[in-house]
Amino acid sequence: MSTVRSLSPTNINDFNWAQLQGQILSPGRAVDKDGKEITTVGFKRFGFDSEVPLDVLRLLYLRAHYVLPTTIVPNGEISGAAVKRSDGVEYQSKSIYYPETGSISYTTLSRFPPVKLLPPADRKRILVTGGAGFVGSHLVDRLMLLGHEVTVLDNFFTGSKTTVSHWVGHPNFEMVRHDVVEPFMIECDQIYHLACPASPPHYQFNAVKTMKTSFMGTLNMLGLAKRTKARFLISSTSEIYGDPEVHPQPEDYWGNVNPIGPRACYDEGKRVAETLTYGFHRQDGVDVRVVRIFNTYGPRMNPADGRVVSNFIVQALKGEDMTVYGDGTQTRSFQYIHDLIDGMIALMNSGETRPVNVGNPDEFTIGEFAELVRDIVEKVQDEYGIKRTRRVEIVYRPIPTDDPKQRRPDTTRAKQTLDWEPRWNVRMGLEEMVRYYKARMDEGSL
Ligand SMILES: O=c1ccn([C@@H]2O[C@H](COP(=O)(O)OP(=O)(O)O[C@H]3OC[C@@H](O)[C@H](O)[C@H]3O)[C@@H](O)[C@H]2O)c(=O)[nH]1
Repeated sequence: MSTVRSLSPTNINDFNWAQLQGQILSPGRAVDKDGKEITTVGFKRFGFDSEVPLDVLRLLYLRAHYVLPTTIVPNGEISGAAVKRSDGVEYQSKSIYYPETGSISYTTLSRFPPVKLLPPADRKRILVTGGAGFVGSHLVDRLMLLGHEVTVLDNFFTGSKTTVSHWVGHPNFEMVRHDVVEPFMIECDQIYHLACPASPPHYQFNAVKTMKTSFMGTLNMLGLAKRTKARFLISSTSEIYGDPEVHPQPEDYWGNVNPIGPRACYDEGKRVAETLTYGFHRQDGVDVRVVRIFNTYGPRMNPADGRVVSNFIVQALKGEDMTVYGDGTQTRSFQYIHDLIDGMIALMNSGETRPVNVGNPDEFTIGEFAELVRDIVEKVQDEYGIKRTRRVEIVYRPIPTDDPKQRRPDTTRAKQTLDWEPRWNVRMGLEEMVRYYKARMDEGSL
């Protein structure tokens, strides 16, 4: 009766998305900037192997979150019809959605995704603060699949438990509700310190708390790194360059930040966090890494977080007008989440202690970008045969105070010291993200 296929570690690489066409969503073939198919992300570098098949990662973020009650048969197995709605693998969630009441009955996964079996000497104990956030959850997926022991610390202010719920209960995984402004003790080998709201509306929501998180959170985690001798990586940001007068921005540019403007809580917060990091490095010999992350997008980005990529896609999918702030001539460069995770893991395991920009140098005006997103959303809607009543319009709204006029990373250092370059072109990444949001809309969770 049940046609649930089993997925063993030996056949995980053979998983065939083509069989799923029209069932959940087809993620499409991903090709890199040179037109070569992307089948894996990550790479072996600096003695650390971060490579995993792309399809395995996609199973984690593109999977359906539940099945419908009519598909459950008395013995608790899922019938063939349910398999059609699911991703067809044994570790698919069997949470059930009841459309009449709009409620969900949650369950854990029936089987965890296979993770690498590493010898104890290679298995690292890794702490990820902010591990339930957008970037954190993708990092956690990668580290878990690679076979490491991962502890997530999150206060769930902007992160969500659902981003990593597929790992809850796994013996290599632990999730702790904790705010990094309070000290935390754990034995670990590496700390990825990501905890901090990152979207402008979120970090401005409580400027004092953002400053406190940046300073005290980083102080606490550096103290932990000092005590445990763990290697410490902090996620800094392109925002430390402020409204830059040097373009593109290399790491040795000191920036142009308004210290009292509405963005200062984040910009100055991250600047002081970097200062603290190098203080501990020089005074106490803490082994530090600083990644300056440029605008990044991808599945699991909170659709309501107010950043431009999520806003534009959600607006276009819902048939609402797309809001460009200002005249749309300000520029940004957008990198796909998998490229960022590749860069962060490479940096953590490299010997580079100086700050490193990780971003995609392809630069767009926000006006151009709105048109690109609209085209991609229309393409995906056409594929699914969705009829539009009208073409969404691009409308203009006031520009936020201190909004940087231009931004593009100089990635020379990442290339030279990490042998890292972005692989995903913006079109490919956007298409995958549109499909992800569309699936969430179909589920009713967007
Ligand atoms: O609906 C929108 C949202 C945003 N925008 C504009 O799009 C541009 C990008 O805005 P976002 O909010 O996505 O991101 P910003 O570049 O302002 O800040 C980001 O910088 C780098 C990261 O560290 C952070 O994630 C975030 O602070 C801005 O010029 C903004 O004004 C719109 O035109 N319309």
